[in-house]
Amino acid sequence: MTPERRRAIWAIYVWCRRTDELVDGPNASHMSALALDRWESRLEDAFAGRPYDMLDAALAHTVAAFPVDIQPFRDMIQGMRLDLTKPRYGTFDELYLYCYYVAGTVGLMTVPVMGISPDSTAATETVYRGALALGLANQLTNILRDVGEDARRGRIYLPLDELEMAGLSEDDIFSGRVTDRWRGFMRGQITRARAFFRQAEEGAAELNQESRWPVWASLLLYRQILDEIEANDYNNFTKRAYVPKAKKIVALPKAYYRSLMLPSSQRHFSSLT
Ligand SMILES: CC(C)=CCC/C(C)=C/CC/C(C)=C/CC/C(C)=C/[C@@H]1[C@@H](COP(=O)(O)OP(=O)(O)O)[C@]1(C)CC/C=C(\C)CC/C=C(\C)CCC=C(C)C
Ligand SMILES: Nc1ncnc2c1ncn2[C@@H]1O[C@H](COP(=O)(O)OP(=O)(O)OP(=O)(O)O)[C@@H](O)[C@H]1O
Ligand SMILES: [Mn+2]
Repeated sequence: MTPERRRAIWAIYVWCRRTDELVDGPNASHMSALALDRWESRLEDAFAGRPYDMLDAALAHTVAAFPVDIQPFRDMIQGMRLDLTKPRYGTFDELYLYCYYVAGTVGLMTVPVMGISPDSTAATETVYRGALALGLANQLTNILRDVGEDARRGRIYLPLDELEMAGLSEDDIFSGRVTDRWRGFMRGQITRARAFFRQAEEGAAELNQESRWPVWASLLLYRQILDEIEANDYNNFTKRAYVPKAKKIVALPKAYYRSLMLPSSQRHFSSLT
């Protein structure tokens, strides 16, 4: 990316990371709804050009330099509120909303920084839909990778109705045995995550040339975690799926190659792979 964009993405990343640390970090047990409310008014101040510390100042600078909207930032804080209060998701609709709050929002925050290609003929909406899809796909992948880890914290980020349809109960998650029912359930969840990655590709192709490589890289790298879950025979209870360094390195030139391609040939490429 250009140095200006790189710094702006960094400032947004830091804000997201700090927001996540509020509910996941070492002080998480002292977190309350009140503290999240305070974090939100601090966000409003940063957007109004009144940063509270240096890291907020980087965000204030970013939102002054790029047409970034505050709403996805508010929504991410809302996702953290859910994390404090909601331990179960009854349906995929409920889970989708959570994934929008904590991850789809990242796509909406970053598109105004990365910019849309001047050669793009796609509707702006297509680009945002793709950005949203990349956030959702990443979060769904994160959830599928961490089923065991989350269960040990008493949390299940899987649609309970779909578990039930697969003949699985909450206890099956807590006991963590890889059965054929579990494999079948996981296959369906992985297929859905891949569909969101596929939709993200359509948006990524429309971004500014200078911004495409990092986005393609993050897409290709994170999506491979799904392949690794399969390679682990769906044991995401006691094994953490990860992409080995050699595979990561191989993905970078692939991402670069795809970042050079025009949207029309992207579609052709997608239909071949
Ligand atoms: C058109 C098009 C395709 C544009 C690209 C849009 C784009 C760059 C989308 C990026 C989406 C993205 C990186 C989403 C992150 C999803 C994620 C994993 C969120 C995590 C939430 C909390 O989950 P959980 O608590 O279950 O996870 P942990 O156990 O804590 O890991 C997050 C941790 C929320 C906070 C999110 C971040 C820290 C990531 C922010 C990243 C950026 C701002 C950089 C994005 C830029 C590029 C170039 C990839
Ligand atoms: N918008 C931003 N996003 C992220 N980090 C930033 C941002 N603005 C500044 N920084 C960080 O603060 C440091 C000091 O900022 P400053 O604007 O003085 O830039 P600099 O590195 O001195 O470069 P230059 O003088 O060319 O602007 C930067 O090096 C960078 O690490
Ligand atoms: Mn987290």
